[in-house]
Amino acid sequence: MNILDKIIFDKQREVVLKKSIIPVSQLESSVFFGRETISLSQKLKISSSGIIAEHKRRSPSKSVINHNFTVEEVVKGYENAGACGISVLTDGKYFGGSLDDLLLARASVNIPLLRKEFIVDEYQILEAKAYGADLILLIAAVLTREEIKSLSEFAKKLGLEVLLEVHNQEELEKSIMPSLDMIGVNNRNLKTFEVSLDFSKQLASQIPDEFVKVSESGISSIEAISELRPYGYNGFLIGENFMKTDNAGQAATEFIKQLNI
Ligand SMILES: O=C(O)c1ccccc1NCC(=O)[C@H](O)[C@H](O)COP(=O)(O)O
Repeated sequence: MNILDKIIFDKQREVVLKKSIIPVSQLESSVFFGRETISLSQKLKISSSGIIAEHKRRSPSKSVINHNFTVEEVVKGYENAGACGISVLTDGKYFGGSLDDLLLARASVNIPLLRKEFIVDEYQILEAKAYGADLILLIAAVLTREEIKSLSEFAKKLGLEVLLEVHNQEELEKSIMPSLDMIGVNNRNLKTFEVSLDFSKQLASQIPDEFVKVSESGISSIEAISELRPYGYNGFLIGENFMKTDNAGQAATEFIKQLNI
């Protein structure tokens, strides 16, 4: 089993357990359930920076990144820095995140929030809405075309945008459908952890123009953004590069300031 298989195996069991503890009716009674969501794709289309900054305490590829900040400090820092949106990892076992992180982030900022999760079931999309997300991630590597269709349509009915993540041509070809808003190319192979911006460069021309293009992972310099923009990318998802510093918000501020010059 590779790491992605392990994560999905654990996630499926976690969802079964959570469903037995918290009924859908309880999620639907959350104060955030009826909240009008904010569009990340629209913000990315007009933004000069396109940064989606991530709250990420640890990861399978890097182990501990940073446990020293509160989620509020990080997300407020990102919002003040001018990030277009914030990705909040909610997986506990592998990333040290939680749905409470998402809730605290929602209570702290007014920019789009991505529930960064390994989504395998509609129940997790209901959770995303109940805990204040504006969009969800679907990972093509772990879903069939039919699952991507039904999960993305379900998310859209709840007013959530959908970022579909791919890593190669096969995943992209099976996934293209109208119920997606953004297509993200992950520069990290989630099975081997190899990271290269070439994955974004190679797939860009095959992503239809109606989808906002996002490049994800392994981005740590202004030069990387300058290299990716000509390929049509409007969004850049950055986690570790900010989170590994003593002040994630300050690191994002300095990064975004250089992009806006
Ligand atoms: O980051 C990992 O090690 C990882 C391993 C297995 C599955 C997913 C993983 N990361 C999720 C992400 O997509 C990244 O957190 C995100 O794109 C930001 O990447 P980075 O800027 O390199 O922290």
